[in-house]
Amino acid sequence: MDPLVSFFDPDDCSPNCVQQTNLHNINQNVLPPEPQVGNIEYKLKIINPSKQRFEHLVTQMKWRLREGQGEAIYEIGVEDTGALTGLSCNDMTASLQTLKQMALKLGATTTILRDRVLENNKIVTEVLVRKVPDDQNNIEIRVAVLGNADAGKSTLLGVLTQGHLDNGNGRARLNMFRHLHEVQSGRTSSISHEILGFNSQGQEINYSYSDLMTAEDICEESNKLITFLDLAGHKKYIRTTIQGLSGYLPHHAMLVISSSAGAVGMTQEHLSIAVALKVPFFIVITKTDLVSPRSTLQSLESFLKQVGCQKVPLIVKNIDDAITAGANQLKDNVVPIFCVSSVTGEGLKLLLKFLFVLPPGLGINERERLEQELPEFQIDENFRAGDVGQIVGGLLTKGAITEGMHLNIGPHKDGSFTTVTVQSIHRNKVPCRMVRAGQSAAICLNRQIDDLRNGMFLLSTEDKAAVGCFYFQANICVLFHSTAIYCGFQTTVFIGNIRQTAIIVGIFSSDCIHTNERDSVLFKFTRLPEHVRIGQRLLFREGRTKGIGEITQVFPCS
Ligand SMILES: Nc1nc2c(ncn2[C@@H]2O[C@H](COP(=O)(O)OP(=O)(O)OP(=O)(O)O)[C@@H](O)[C@H]2O)c(=O)[nH]1
Repeated sequence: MDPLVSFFDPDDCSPNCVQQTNLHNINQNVLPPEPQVGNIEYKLKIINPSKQRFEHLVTQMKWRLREGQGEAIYEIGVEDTGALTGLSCNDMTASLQTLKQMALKLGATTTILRDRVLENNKIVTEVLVRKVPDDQNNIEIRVAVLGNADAGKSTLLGVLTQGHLDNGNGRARLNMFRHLHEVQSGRTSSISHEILGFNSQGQEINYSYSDLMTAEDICEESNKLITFLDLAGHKKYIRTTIQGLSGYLPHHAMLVISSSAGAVGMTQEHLSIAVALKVPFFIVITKTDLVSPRSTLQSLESFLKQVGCQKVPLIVKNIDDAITAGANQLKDNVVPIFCVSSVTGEGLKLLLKFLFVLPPGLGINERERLEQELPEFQIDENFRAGDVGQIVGGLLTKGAITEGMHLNIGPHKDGSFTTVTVQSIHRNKVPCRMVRAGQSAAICLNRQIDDLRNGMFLLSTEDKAAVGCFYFQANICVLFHSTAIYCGFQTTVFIGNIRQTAIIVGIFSSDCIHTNERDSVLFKFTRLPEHVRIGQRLLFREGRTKGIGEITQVFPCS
């Protein structure tokens, strides 16, 4: 890909263009005080430490890396209070050398993200330290791609993952489609997964990295891997889109908006689903070669308010902004916005930098807690492969699964589960012995399952909740209905990767529920029993009617 320049002329983004967070506050001579927890560490200088001090620094780095699931950010030349004191050139070189040695001791790499020269001519340097956990090939981040039909999602993914610019007529998206009718109509209806890797120095590893690159090569060469879920933009495929967002537990959502069409059609609907499911998101305005993004940017603030999120847009104008936005140094209420063209390549460099530093989702405590629970593997794909037998693909939401483990699979039509054995495990097409909470994998089972379907689970044989249910109770909030919801209302319900029609058979405190009202209701699945749990979030949608909720009671099949 050609070297790309920042698209924005600073004058073009004057404060009246769109109200945005003042990044200069963040980039000025003070940072917030050093966080006690998390993966960010400040060091004023680290020169010639004693052996004991060096060991202490290494232990501390190990801890910061664990906090960031393999990634830590070091700010050198910064006091614990956050004051940017800076170092002379020589002191900085010596400190970076020590940092490198510390990282080396842990088998980690260091990458300088940026240098800042202060008014006193001293330097502050930000360094990304990365260590891929021993049981993983790389650090993986799942990004769901949302946006209206024709916004340019598949094209943007094509450009990022194939490494070649588009011609404005759909050349880049051709590689992204799975089904023939999509090639013909140019629309994405199934969920396709595309990968983009980065090596430790931040260089993209995609299909253009060298001749004959395969997905396996990309996984092998990268120490950070972004898995994009390209969700369909057309209204017709909204169910697939919701299922992708709800079932694949993406760490981030990328909302693509065309600067020629603006935030139209399904854009608002997609964003409100991401907000309801609490998926953090960022926005990419594409096709800036056709139309200036100015008016789309102007409408974004009110657009964000409409979907009920109190977020402030931040236009990413330079590498510094991209790093600040990606390295989790912004407040939660800030939405980074990139303006790009998949045809000229403008702005893509900033987006790539942002993706390179984007942190993995869960904090270490949450992840460890999940890993200690009994395994729960949700089945999103299933196929039989010749002699190998039955393979199920999906996401492990809790616990850990190892080869040879006995697990229960179900629910079958009568709500029961039956026992299977794990023959082998593959992650990103590479065999591995173990899969942990938060990771996706393909698992080969010892026998064929006749009524196997997506939405089933593999659960621990000790899990008492391994049973299906037709009935469950939930506290719901109706986000929209043209009149009111009564008993007998039939709707598609999305719970994790489960998607099935259900009927509301009981409303607890009144006869009906209007828009913006809440109530506790009893749902009944119409076709098959499903495995659901108390506390799970749900989404329902039928025509223009939609709502969200949380499961409060489950009535297992007896
Ligand atoms: N000029 C220009 N055209 C673009 C750009 N990005 C995409 N396009 C064109 O816009 C059209 C639609 O792009 P797609 O990537 O298929 O749109 P999509 O959002 O994936 O659409 P769905 O799959 O239906 O959800 C294609 O003809 C692309 O060539 C861009 O940055 N500039």
